[in-house]
Amino acid sequence: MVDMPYDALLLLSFGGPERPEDVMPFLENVTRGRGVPRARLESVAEHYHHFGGASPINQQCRDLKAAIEADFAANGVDLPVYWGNRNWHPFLADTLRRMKADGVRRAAAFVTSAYSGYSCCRQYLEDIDRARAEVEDAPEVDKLRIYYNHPGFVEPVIENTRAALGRLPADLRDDARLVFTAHSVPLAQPGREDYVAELNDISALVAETLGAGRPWDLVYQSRSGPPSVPWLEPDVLDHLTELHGEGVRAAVIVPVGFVSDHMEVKYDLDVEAAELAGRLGLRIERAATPGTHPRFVAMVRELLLERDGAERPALGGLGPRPDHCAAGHCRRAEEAVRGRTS
Ligand SMILES: CC1=C(CCC(=O)O)c2cc3nc(cc4[nH]c(cc5[nH]c(cc1n2)c(C)c5CCC(=O)O)c(CCC(=O)O)c4C)C(CCC(=O)O)=C3C
Ligand SMILES: [Fe+2]
Repeated sequence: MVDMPYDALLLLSFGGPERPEDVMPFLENVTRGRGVPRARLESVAEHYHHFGGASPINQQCRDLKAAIEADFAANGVDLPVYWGNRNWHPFLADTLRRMKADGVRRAAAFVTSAYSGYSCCRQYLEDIDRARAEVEDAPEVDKLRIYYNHPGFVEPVIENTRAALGRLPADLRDDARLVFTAHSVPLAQPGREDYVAELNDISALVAETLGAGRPWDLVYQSRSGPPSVPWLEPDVLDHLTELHGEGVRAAVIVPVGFVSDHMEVKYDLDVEAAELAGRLGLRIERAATPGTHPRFVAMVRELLLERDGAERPALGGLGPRPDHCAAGHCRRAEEAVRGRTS
């Protein structure tokens, strides 16, 4: 039996609507105080309506929670697992209330986002602070470290990329370009340099593992915000057009910036990018994200055991990230938050 300073694991995620009437209220929660134009909201609402008004992300969280519970049970970790979201039911504050009622005093939080930076890390810490402030005598919540370079994340990405390459016709496979994608963020977003450095670190590692010398690119997707604000580029759609213009005949798209096949993957890549590639005559395959891959699920337990002194593995060149965000990488977010009005 493992002896841990925690009495629960909290799975903390983004949240998504599951019925058409919830799409707009959800989008308003996501974008409140963030200056996203109405027209952008309306077009993103259409992405959700394309799939019947339901985001896949909540079911993916239920599946991950069940997989973590099974992994804990099989490995002698006797902790309950709870699930709460930033933007939709089950909201984090409601989950904390339930945890408190169940007698939980101190939980470790696993966030469904693998990288540093404001959107990926700091914003979840703010969510925790805000939700705890809503609940009297709320349980303590410690966010587990950033895991983009943990073998439990990297290995499924490599395996899934290899599988996608294998789905290409044999005569296109050797020359296929690897196109790694991540959610774009504003250039001015705190922690953006770390986010980009980490994305480059893992993309280089995955490309190298799949064959030294294979060309690869890191590009961005799902840009939001007003057009006047600069965001990370190039955009995946522009990039595919350019590759085609250079004579590239096939590409594997690797959504390395995401943990599960949620809406940004299912719509922005599987609908939008696939449709563009079809029009261009560029052959593409999309690699699956880690999702509930057993290696990824085991990683959650391993991150938890690190808090009990277990080793802290990291692949690539940047080393394991510290346990506490405040120790460095997106500290400047605090200034940005103070300057915001929401
Ligand atoms: C870095 C990053 C990740 C990866 C890390 C992580 O996974 O957390 C991510 C994930 C996700 N983003 C998601 C959905 C949305 N993101 C939006 C808007 C924005 N994302 C941003 C960044 C990121 N987002 C930013 C800087 C904005 C602008 C507004 C703001 O500054 O906050 C909007 C508003 C409409 C629009 O797209 O404009 C929506 C609906 C979903 C759920 C998908 C589903 O439902 O399946 C997920 C997992
Ligand atoms: Fe987003």
